[in-house]
Amino acid sequence: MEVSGLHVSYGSTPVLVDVALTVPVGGAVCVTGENGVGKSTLLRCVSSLQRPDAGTIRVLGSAPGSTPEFWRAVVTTVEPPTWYPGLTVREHGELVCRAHGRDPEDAGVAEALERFGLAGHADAIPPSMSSGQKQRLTLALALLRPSSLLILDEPEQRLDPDAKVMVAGLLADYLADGGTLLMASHDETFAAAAGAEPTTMAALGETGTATP
Ligand SMILES: Nc1ncnc2c1ncn2[C@@H]1O[C@H](COP(=O)(O)OP(=O)(O)OP(=O)(O)O)[C@@H](O)[C@H]1O
Repeated sequence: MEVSGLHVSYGSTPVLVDVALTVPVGGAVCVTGENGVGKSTLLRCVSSLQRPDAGTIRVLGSAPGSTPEFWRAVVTTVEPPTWYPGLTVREHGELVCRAHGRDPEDAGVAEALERFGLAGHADAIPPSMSSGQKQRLTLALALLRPSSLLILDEPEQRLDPDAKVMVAGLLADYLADGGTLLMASHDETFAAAAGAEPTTMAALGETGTATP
């Protein structure tokens, strides 16, 4: 992932000013910085969910979001997930596997729900679960499907301490298997356990004058 000269303003307020970032294949970077400094804005831009005012972004060799291959390779949890009406937690896992050409049993949907502490909620619908359980499901689904790049916005958010340790371990496994990771986080211990190199927004470029 290569980002250079990235500029984003909201109205007359600059948030990202000449931001640059490189994440090599197999690398892992955790962007840190205070609330409102522009971490999510950066992640939205590299996920193609937001168009910057200026700058160049290349992800896996092309502009983000421009090809079906991008969406096959990239998982992003920058935007809150949309749940399919009437589908249970288990069915969400099965759907994600089938959409990516994997047999749900072979892909280990049941094991993933067990690992994420969701086995007892397999027949529930996601909107009925707690915010931490929904976050667990979001991450379980992100890791169930094949990908080569994860873009995660504060994956540790709303997780209890044990779940943080478990997710950090899974991210470390993802990297050991050759995956690439870009995330934003306020939890340096979590980022280190996942194996991500911390970098502040300030180190990537000027950040704007936006206040939290
Ligand atoms: N759609 C928008 N319209 C106007 N201002 C916005 C919009 N999205 C973000 N901002 C502002 O841009 C700044 C950066 O927001 P962003 O969400 O990127 O920060 P962040 O570093 O991810 O913050 P946090 O740590 O709280 O998640 C904030 O001041 C925010 O209020």
